[in-house]
Amino acid sequence: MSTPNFPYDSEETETFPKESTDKTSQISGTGSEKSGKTFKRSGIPVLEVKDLCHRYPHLDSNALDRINLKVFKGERVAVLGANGAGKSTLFKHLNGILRPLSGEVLIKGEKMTKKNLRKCRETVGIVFQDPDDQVLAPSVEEDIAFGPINMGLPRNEVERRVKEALEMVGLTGFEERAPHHLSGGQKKLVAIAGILAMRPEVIVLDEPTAGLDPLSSARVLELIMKMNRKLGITLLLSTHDVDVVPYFAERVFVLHHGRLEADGSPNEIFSDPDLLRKAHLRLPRVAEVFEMLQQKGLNVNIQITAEEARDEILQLVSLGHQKVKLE
Ligand SMILES: Nc1ncnc2c1ncn2[C@@H]1O[C@H](COP(=O)(O)OP(=O)(O)OP(=O)(O)O)[C@@H](O)[C@H]1O
Repeated sequence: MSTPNFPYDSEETETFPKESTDKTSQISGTGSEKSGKTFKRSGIPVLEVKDLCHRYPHLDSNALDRINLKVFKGERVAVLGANGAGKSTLFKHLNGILRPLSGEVLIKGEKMTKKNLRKCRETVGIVFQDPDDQVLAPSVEEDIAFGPINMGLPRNEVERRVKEALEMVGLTGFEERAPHHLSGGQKKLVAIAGILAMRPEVIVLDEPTAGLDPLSSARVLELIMKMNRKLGITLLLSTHDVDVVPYFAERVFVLHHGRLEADGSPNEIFSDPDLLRKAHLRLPRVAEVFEMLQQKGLNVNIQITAEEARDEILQLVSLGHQKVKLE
């Protein structure tokens, strides 16, 4: 089901003041410079996190440590980080599943509190990493209807939303199917449909392609892009798959040991090997090839997508061709 009923203040967190040791290196983050696209990063952010700290009970260090970030309407943001970096913990705060130890989360400028939690959750939907944590109803239809029913929508509107959401994810005809008889990829799509049916302005997706084969993974990513482009939904997605990031994201947050280490465009992030090494991340495969060519002494620029790589190689080949002709 799409809106698990987690009480905002159910997680026990002791308060303990902590001196600032924040070394966040904020890369300027002006969007995808290479594509020449400029992003509207003014006005009230749809999501804002201020000095957010989280500590799980019985642990002696913070899972999130003074996180500050802003996300603006319509952005597509990838959150990168190694295992245990704090990605899921951060996402749970954005949907009010966890309560901050200190700091705050603001949705469209309004601080998330117990009082406005329902409204915040209608604005920010979350798709969990494991669809079995989310898709719980006996049928696909009932599962997708759960959120809209909880929102108090009339029956005909609920039916309309279920139909639309199923169409959007390409699962029309699956209404009566039992979720536990679906494949992992199909379950993931049902989880996304359940969130879509609530028409949130922001969707956070925790490793949406984890465990999926290449085709299902591409399908999910295509759907996510469609949600952004056609419906204007702001997206935050966590992933370990750095290869997909340049295709999906206009902006990247790098988390490491609960800290926001960087905030920049994919080109900015992937041109900082020290940052990637520190965060236990790697370059996209395409970029690794260019790095190897550079190490061989070739004068090439590191490219991060297949299209950019093709253009760079063609340029290289044509230069070589001219050189041959000149000789
Ligand atoms: N319920 C919990 N209780 C105690 N510690 C937890 C809990 N959930 C996460 N942690 C710890 O908090 C830290 C951050 O975990 P989190 O799941 O947010 O990382 P992540 O970046 O999402 O990792 P992954 O990529 O492996 O999913 C880790 O050290 C983890 O062990």
